Amino acid sequence: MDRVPAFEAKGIIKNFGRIQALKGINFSIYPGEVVGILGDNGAGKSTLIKVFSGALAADEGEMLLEGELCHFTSPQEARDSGIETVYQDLALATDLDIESNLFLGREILKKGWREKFGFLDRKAMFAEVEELFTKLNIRVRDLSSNISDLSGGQRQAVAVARAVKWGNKLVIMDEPTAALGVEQSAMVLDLVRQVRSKGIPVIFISHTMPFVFDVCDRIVILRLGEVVADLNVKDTTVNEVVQYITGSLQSESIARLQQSSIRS
Ligand SMILES: Nc1ncnc2c1ncn2[C@@H]1O[C@H](COP(=O)(O)OP(=O)(O)OP(=O)(O)O)[C@@H](O)[C@H]1O
Repeated sequence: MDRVPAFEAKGIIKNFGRIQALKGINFSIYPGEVVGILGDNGAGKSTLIKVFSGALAADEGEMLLEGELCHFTSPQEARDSGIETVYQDLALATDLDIESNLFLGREILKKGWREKFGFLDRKAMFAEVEELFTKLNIRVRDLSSNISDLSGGQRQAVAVARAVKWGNKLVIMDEPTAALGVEQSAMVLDLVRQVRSKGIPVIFISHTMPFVFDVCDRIVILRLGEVVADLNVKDTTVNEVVQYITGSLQSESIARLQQSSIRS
């Protein structure tokens, strides 16, 4: 494949004391691709996305964004480079309203002399929230609500909407459908498809196999800190994926990985 990956990681190693959480991970994702990262508890998924999103520093390895080396010392630096992450705990300020959460740290200021004094242009921000929520088909009765007044699904939608708004290079979603009902999960999956249709790649971490098969183009499986399989969704089955996750297909996976690296 001679296209440049939107994002690439090479030889990522991360140890916590004696625990080797990541043992040299190679990963790439292309524009407009949704890649699921799967693995059992403790496989290294969260550690890997924390490295990708600047929340943790890798001990070794490098990352490239659109072919350029990148190095993040904080999540803010990753965000400034266009990598947005939806964390399991959502990381929303619950005592603030939707608009404040969407624009936290990126507020629109009033123009003219007021800009100097940091006056916020609430009208402009609210109008953007309205437009974004309409475009994304997110249903919230009162857009001026505080996060604490929203349901779990609506909070999830706000976190995803924020990532969609600002993530112009890569969106990472860690269990975005955890604890959601059927309808709300469908809304989140729809948002993932909308991000993909803009050509922005999405890393989708989930334990829910039907969602992974529904929305992902490719599945990367981690086991004990290593990539054990990299599969096109069209060419695999839930059964096969489960076997890789549990380790019963480990030796075959190595041959498969070698084949896929020859093909690319
Ligand atoms: N801060 C930490 N300190 C020590 N060990 C850690 C830390 N974070 C993760 N680990 C260890 O690193 C390994 C990978 O953990 P990680 O949380 O990345 O796995 P995971 O695949 O996300 O699991 P889960 O699905 O349970 O969230 C585990 O052995 C875990 O105990």
